[in-house]
Amino acid sequence: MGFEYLTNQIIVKDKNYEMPFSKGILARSLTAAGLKPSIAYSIAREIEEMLKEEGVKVINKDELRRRVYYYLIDKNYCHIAEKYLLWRRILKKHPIIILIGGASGVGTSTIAFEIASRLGIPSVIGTDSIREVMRRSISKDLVPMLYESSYTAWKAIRTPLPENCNIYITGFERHIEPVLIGVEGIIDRSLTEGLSVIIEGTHLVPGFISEKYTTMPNIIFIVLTLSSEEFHKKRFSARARVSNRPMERYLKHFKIIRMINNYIVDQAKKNNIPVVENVSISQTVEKCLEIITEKFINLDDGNDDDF
Ligand SMILES: Nc1ncnc2c1ncn2[C@@H]1O[C@H](COP(=O)(O)OP(=O)(O)OP(=O)(O)O)[C@@H](O)[C@H]1O
Ligand SMILES: O=C(O)[C@@H](CO)OP(=O)(O)O
Repeated sequence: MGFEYLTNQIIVKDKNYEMPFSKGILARSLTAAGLKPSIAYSIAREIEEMLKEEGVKVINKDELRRRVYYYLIDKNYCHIAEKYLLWRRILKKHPIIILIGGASGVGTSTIAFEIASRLGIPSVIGTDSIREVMRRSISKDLVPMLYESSYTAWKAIRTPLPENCNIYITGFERHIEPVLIGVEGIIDRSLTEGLSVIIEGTHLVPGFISEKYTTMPNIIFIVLTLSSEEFHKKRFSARARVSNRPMERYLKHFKIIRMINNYIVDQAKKNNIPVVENVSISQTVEKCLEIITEKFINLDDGNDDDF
């Protein structure tokens, strides 16, 4: 028995599943195309009302996309309509992989989830989770840095370093290397399965991920930063209010976290990876979506008949 027997809502059907029409889901994909959230939500509501007035009970996704597209054109949102369709086409035909790096606390997970929600990408993987898996497969004796945090990894260095070497950055580099093995494994798997994914976290550092991946047309890498130390500090207290991560730990190591932030930004500049200031969530997401759209526009074959 399908949903249509259980609810008076319109049912949206895809090849493999069906679900009740959601104004929220439609509104999010409209914001990805550049509409303000409040306008996106009213348009989603208008489209739902229009379909209900027409007596539509079930609609397949391609037809819904076509209806949304022409509704936007009708309302003079031609540019938004094109972008909306562009994203639907790209995600339908190509797995895309978005890598979002940045020092602890700059907001990689927050921004990754926002982007995923707007683009309808079902999977966000944090490098902290990948690190946890790698910890189960590599012994502490072999790579003690892996068992530390990014900003305490230097404590596990046992061999003497050259004189001018920055011990904090060396510790960080040794900490991220094994995690990147897991990251590359997830990228390979996503490409094989044809699934889009966003990977986020402090372990994604430009110059450390093999060029084989960073030069692929369907993989994009963005680095987030916070130039203001004051804002960065406040993020740890904001997070501590809603999670089990005590701000004291991060404030205690704040100088090293800032060093790591500057290092990641330098690496991004050296490797031509875009760097985005994460001051306001909405502006950061908009900027990231602009960068992502510009990169993936080339994947689109421009076949307008394809909804
Ligand atoms: N643009 C922003 N404006 C205000 N607060 C933000 C913004 N981005 C993130 N935050 C908040 O800052 C805190 C830290 O963000 P988040 O947990 O996403 O950082 P992170 O980079 O993933 O850190 P880590 O790598 O340590 O997990 C959270 O409380 C989050 O809600
Ligand atoms: O290593 C780090 O920088 C952070 C990243 O989230 O993890 P934790 O503080 O939990 O070790």
